[in-house]
Amino acid sequence: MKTHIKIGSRESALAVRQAEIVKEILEKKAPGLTVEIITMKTTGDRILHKSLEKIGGKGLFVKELDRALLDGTIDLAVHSLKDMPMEIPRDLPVVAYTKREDPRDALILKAGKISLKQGGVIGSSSRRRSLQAAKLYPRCVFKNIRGNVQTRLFKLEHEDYDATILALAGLKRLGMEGCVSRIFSVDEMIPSAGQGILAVQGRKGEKIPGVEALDDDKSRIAAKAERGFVRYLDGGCTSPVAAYAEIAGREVRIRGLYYHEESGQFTAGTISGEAHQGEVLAKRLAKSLKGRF
Ligand SMILES: NCc1[nH]cc(CCC(=O)O)c1CC(=O)O
Repeated sequence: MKTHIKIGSRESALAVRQAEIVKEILEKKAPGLTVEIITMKTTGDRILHKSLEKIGGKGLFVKELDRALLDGTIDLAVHSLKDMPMEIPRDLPVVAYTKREDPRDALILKAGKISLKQGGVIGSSSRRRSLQAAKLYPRCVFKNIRGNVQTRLFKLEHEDYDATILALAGLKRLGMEGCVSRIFSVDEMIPSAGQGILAVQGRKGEKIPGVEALDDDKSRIAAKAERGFVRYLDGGCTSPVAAYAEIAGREVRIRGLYYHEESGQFTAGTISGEAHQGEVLAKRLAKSLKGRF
């Protein structure tokens, strides 16, 4: 077995921090193993001026890392699960779903701004967030904002925005949760499928020491259920669907959000049952939400 491995990551501070988290666990659980982090720019990181949906979606953040795994430049790739496309190459499976960081979304107000009650401009490129936040802040307007966490926080202070919404998981990993003004409950704002979970991708059939220790049962069940919900509804394209699965003992409770393009309305619901049935339950929920229109 290998005693030195390379982890591939995107270049953003958050991506690198996430790769470091995986490196720390591997080195702790597999004594003697050394881990190196190799960063690379993906097409999605390069093209910032266009909407993701127009340039080809989530695949743009993983293509380069997939290639590096295939040609042996790296041995593992670390991704935010929520950024991974629905279709993952057969020979590059997810070998571990890490223990979930806080899955909730958070509001960050521009310095000096006290409230959004009287209105304001919320920077978000996520229709999932905008739709749900519009119910909470009916007087606000939404404006696209793109870039990594740091870029967005910079734009918040220097451009025409009063607030932005980010995943608490990313802010916590970066030690930046101090900027948060409000944390939305998972009912107020259903998180994106996979939010807070890291997906560790490897080569099929290859064993890397320590990887089993990275895998978390609850995260794996949640990942399957949440992604099952999304896959049933739109195959992971651009619709603002959202799903969050909470596991307690043998039970799973899944919240889902479905957006109906024609009417511009969304609806949310929950389903509970046995955790090992998560994916089936998620699809049942998806079907019933869709049936409401
Ligand atoms: N699309 C960027 C992205 N991908 C994953 C996270 C947060 C970390 C996570 O979900 O584990 C973020 C930042 C954000 O949405 O605020």
